[in-house]
Amino acid sequence: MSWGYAADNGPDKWADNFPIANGPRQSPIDILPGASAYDAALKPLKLKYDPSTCQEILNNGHSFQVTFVDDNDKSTLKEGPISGTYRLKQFHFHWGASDDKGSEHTVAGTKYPAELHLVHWNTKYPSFGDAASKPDGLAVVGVFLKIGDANASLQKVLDSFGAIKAKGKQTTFADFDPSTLLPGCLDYWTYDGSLTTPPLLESVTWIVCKEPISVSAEQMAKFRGLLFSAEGEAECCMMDNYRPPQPLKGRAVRASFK
Ligand SMILES: CC[C@H](CNC(=O)c1ccc(S(N)(=O)=O)cc1)c1ccc2[nH]ccc2c1
Ligand SMILES: [Zn+2]
Repeated sequence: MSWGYAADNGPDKWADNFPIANGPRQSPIDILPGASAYDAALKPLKLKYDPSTCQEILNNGHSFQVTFVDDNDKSTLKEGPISGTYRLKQFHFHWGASDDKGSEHTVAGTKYPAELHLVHWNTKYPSFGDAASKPDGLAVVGVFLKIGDANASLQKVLDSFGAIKAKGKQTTFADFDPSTLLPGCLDYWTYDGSLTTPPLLESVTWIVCKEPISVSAEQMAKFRGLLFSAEGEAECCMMDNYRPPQPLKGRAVRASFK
């Protein structure tokens, strides 16, 4: 049986097949603003996204993701806590069964209803797959979602859900600019961590934005209309696809802001 988020294959069982689940730099974590040190050396994030690199949207059975063409430097992340150039590969979300939970990172114990992850890989390596196994291989920008006004940019993504309801479904998704999903203020916390799903590789520089973006309750309900299950299988609604916070194990969390 493959990993998932149910009682028999969820986060508490992942260490059985992926022992790194108990490793020294696992993600997500609970971010304690009071314990994170402002680092004046941290630069502002330099995000440059070209909508023409947007390729498709797919339901991979764990979340849905929007995938980008990454054979050029049209959509990149630079500066911030990283050095060099990281290319945007995909973005996806994690969310709850109700609005009181769903984010992976938490802030002094506060859970948000969802969390966006923009996944980038270090171009010093030949490919995403290669970078994913290196300690400085990936950089993921995390953005919290909070219930409020409907998000017009997000609505474009939700409008394609009809074509990707079941696991394994995908459809073309073009000309979308992911920077429209970023908050106005790009203050962030940063720490060394991992993928939050198996194989849980410890290759991620996490960059978590302090400011959330808005999503309406109706829009959040649409996320929960997707399925973990494939066509022809018993329908299982996609929700609670988040890993809870993991031990900090002595890591420093730095803040780009005072
Ligand atoms: C190397 C892992 C990769 C699949 N996983 C991911 O790309 C991924 C990306 C981001 C996050 S998060 N939530 O931390 O932002 C979690 C997982 C991946 C890629 C190709 C593969 N071929 C066979 C297996 C396999 C796994
Ligand atoms: Zn994620």
